[in-house]
Amino acid sequence: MTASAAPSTRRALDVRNLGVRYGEVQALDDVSMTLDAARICGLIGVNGSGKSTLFKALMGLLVPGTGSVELFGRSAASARKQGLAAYMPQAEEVDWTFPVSVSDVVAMGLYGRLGPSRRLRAPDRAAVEDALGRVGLADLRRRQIGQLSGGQRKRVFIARSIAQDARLLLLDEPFAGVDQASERTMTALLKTLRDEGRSVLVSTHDLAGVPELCDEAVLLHRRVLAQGDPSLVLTHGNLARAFGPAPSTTTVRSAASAAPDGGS
Ligand SMILES: Nc1ncnc2c1ncn2[C@@H]1O[C@H](COP(=O)(O)OP(=O)(O)OP(=O)(O)O)[C@@H](O)[C@H]1O
Repeated sequence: MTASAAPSTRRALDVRNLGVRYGEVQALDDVSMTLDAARICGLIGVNGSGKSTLFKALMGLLVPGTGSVELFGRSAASARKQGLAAYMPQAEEVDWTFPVSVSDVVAMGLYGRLGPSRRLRAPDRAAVEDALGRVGLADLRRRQIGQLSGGQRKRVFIARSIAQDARLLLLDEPFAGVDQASERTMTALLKTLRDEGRSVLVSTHDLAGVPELCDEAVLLHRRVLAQGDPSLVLTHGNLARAFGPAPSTTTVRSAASAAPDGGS
């Protein structure tokens, strides 16, 4: 499969001075970041630091108060319409009781290019099958989406983005509620997709997994506190600024001790 409109720039993402408010709440303030094609970026921050808000702004699902968002040199809305970006929301935001099968959900990635009838032709069905095979869900293709495990549900969304041939995957907490074996499988898959030229922005609370998965990281706390190589971002100093002065979780300690400053 090839994207219906091949992106013309190596820059997948260009966010400039983005500000988003919900009434009195300033969720994002002067956020600027970039992501090049064929890179995986980890988005790190405490609950409420603005990660989901950033994803929604990148998908054009909310209108920023200030600043701008470009995906492959296009507006967020235009990139979404062209199928350049695919979004996996947090699991709580999805209605898993909806009466659709696994392969129906994966086929939704093709809707943008199918026209109003949404009738799948042979190549479209092949794209769906290929995507299901790549995430190891071919045997479950007819199952109702709510009858999958947490990890399988995440893989369905990744399959949908593969069928769509999205060039940028926006994944909000794909490892939440996923066991270590599934996380390893998904990490390997995301790196393969990266090696094919796709970009991935992935929010995660598994800080210890960031150096293995991510080429770069952004530490968010309404503003960008740090961005760059994970080993330079996940220092004790930066993590204390993002998570508070006495981070006590194992994941925070292990991520920081993996940093070259020894977490100092
Ligand atoms: N629809 C909304 N209306 C009002 N405030 C909101 C809304 N959505 C988010 N917020 C607020 O905006 C801020 C950022 O929320 P957001 O969901 O983007 O954070 P997050 O980093 O994704 O958090 P989590 O890790 O818990 O998912 C928080 O203070 C949150 O309470």
